[in-house]
Amino acid sequence: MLCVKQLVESGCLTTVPSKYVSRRSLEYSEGRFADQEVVIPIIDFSLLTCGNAEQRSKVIEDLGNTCREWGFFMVINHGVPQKVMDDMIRGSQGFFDLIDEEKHEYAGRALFEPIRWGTSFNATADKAFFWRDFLKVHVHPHFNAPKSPTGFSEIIEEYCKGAREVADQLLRGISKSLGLEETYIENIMDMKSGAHQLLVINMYPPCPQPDVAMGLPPHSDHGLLTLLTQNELSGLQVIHNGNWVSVNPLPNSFFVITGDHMEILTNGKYKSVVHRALVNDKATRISVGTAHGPPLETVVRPAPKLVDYKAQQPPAYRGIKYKEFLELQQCNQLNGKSCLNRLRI
Ligand SMILES: O=C(O)CCC(=O)C(=O)O
Ligand SMILES: [Fe+2]
Repeated sequence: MLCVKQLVESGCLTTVPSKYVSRRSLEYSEGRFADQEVVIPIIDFSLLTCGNAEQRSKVIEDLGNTCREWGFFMVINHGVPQKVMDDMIRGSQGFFDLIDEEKHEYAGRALFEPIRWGTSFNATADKAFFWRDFLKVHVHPHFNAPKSPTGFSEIIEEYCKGAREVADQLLRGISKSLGLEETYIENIMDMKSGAHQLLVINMYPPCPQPDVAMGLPPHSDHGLLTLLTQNELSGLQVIHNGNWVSVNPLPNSFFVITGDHMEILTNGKYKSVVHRALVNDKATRISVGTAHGPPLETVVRPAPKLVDYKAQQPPAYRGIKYKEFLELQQCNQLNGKSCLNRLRI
């Protein structure tokens, strides 16, 4: 397998090889091309966890409005130390910089293998390759991490634990914002018995023709919430009101995206958000995401308390095991909300 990093380092590329030419960004939903300057909502996490009753209820209300109207937001004052965030980016760079023999141990692995290193999305099925290499690690409920570089495993453990705590509290706030008990989502999703957390590290090397290749095509994420952080380079765009919005996160913040399982669980009240990653010709971009979902065996369906036959809010999605949804996504093209669309009733 030739990863993008090797390709870029193997010679002086002036054009993108044809298998990386991707027009998918232009194919996806006509009219969604304007790149809008918008102010992205900010959630102050410290008010959610330590604020007084009034601050807490205000931030929960903001969280609800943000999930309903945007589906993405920045989280500040989240309690994960800046050093841990920085070390995670540095450690990720260190992993991709390892000699290939060390990474090959994780190459060509199947979806539920603990650690997978690869390129594109599904290099055996993708019509056009994406300009990204990845490392994916199942970090919870069973912790895994690559052996090298030295110290990376400890960094992953600390970072992912921090991200999990943030996600757990956000889910409690979201639960309340829906008029439910704080622990309703975690109970109904059986999160205590082993919430699933997947770490996805993306590396997008500099690309000689950033307009014709895609880092990641428009897609929505599986899971309830994705927490993202990145190095200093931007490239992430999200759809808001039919337009692409470029994301330039505040330093030391998490950028949070609601996933397909949030949309299923809330019976469409909070929708997952389509996003994509563009590439640049200047330098390597790295993003680190953690996808937070229920245990793999949990069947995710609209929460009974959010279904109301009398009020004409019948279940809008059929239930599916979290694990099966992941399989469905992996064996299809990454394409907008195509997997979720299959579950609509
Ligand atoms: O690179 C990014 O900022 C986004 C990555 C992403 O969407 C993903 O890993 O699912
Ligand atoms: Fe994503």
